[in-house]
Amino acid sequence: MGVRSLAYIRVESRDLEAWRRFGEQVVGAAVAPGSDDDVLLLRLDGRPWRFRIEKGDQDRYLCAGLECPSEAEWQQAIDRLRGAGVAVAEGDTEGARLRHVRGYVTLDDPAGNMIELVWGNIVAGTPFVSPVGVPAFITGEMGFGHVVLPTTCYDATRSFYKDLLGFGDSDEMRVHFPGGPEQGLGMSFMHAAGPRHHTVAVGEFPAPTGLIHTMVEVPTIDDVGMALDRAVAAGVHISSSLGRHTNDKMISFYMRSPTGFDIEFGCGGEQTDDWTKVTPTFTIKEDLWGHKWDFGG
Ligand SMILES: Cc1ccc(O)c(O)c1CC[C@@H]1C(=O)CC[C@]2(C)C(=O)CC[C@@H]12
Ligand SMILES: [Fe+2]
Repeated sequence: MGVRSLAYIRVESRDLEAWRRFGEQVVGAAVAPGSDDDVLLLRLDGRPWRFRIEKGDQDRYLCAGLECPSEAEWQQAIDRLRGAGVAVAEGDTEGARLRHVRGYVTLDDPAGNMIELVWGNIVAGTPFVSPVGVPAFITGEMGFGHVVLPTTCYDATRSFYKDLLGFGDSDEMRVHFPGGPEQGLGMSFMHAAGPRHHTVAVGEFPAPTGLIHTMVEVPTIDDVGMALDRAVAAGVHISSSLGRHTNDKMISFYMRSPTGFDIEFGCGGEQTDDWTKVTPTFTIKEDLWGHKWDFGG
C-alpha cells in the first residue's frame, strides 16, 4: 500500500497571465480563491485547487503531489523511503496550509524528479464551476489524472515507485523513434491504489521543462472535442491529434501548456477496482488509432 492518487501539480512560470488564459479558456479550469500576482491556483473539482502555478524566473515543472489515503499509510511510506536511504524533507505548517493538505514531505525520485507525498483530503466547500462549461473533470479518489516523468535511470526509477511508494505495473512499452536506439526507449505505466490505469508513468525521454505531460479527464468525447476546438481557436500548439491509447483505452489529444510540457485531455480511460485481478501488459502498438505527434512548433 502507499499512494492512492495524483493530488496536484506545482509549476514555476514566468507568465501567470498566459496560464490564467490557458487554464480558464482552453482547459476550462476555474481560477481559485488565494490566487494573486505571484500564484495562480486552478480548480478542477471540489478540491481547493489541482494546479498551483508559481511566478518565477523559469518555466518548469516543480513537482507532483502524490496522495496517501491515510496518515498511517503516509507515515509508513515515509519510513520505507528513509529505510531505503532516500532523503525526505519534512513539510511545515505554512507549507501544508498553502498546499491544502494535512501533511506533506518533499523528495526526489532517482531520476531527480521532485515529488511531494501528502495526506488529507481538503474540501473547498463551494461547487466547481467551469468558466467555459466543462461539465466536470473525472477526479475524486482517482486523483485528477496522471503525470509522465522523464528518467535517465529507467530501472531504478520504476523500482522506486513500485517498491517504496506502492505502485504496481499496468503496462510497459518500448517506443521506437527514427534514428533512436534499436531497442527503443522504455516507458512504464504504473497504477496507484486507486482505479486509474496509470497515475505515474516514466519514460526514457528528455523533457526540457521537467515533465513530459500531465493528463486531465472529462466525461464524454464531446467534452474532449470542445476542448480541442477551444485550443485551436486560442492558437495553442496541438502536440498530438485525437487518438485512442491501446493500454488504457483513453481517447485524447495533447496540447502545449504555456510552460512547454503537454496537457493530455481525454475521456473514457479504463478503471480497475481490484488490481489483483489484472495482469500487467506489454504493448507493441501504442495506439488503437490516431495520436499523430507533432513535436515541432
Ligand atoms: C502510449 C500512451 C498510453 C497512455 C498514455 O496516457 C499516454 O500518454 C501515452 C503516450 C505516451 C508518450 C508520450 O507521452 C510522449 C510521446 C510518446 C513517447 C510517443 O511518441 C509515443 C508514446 C508517447
Ligand atoms: Fe498520458
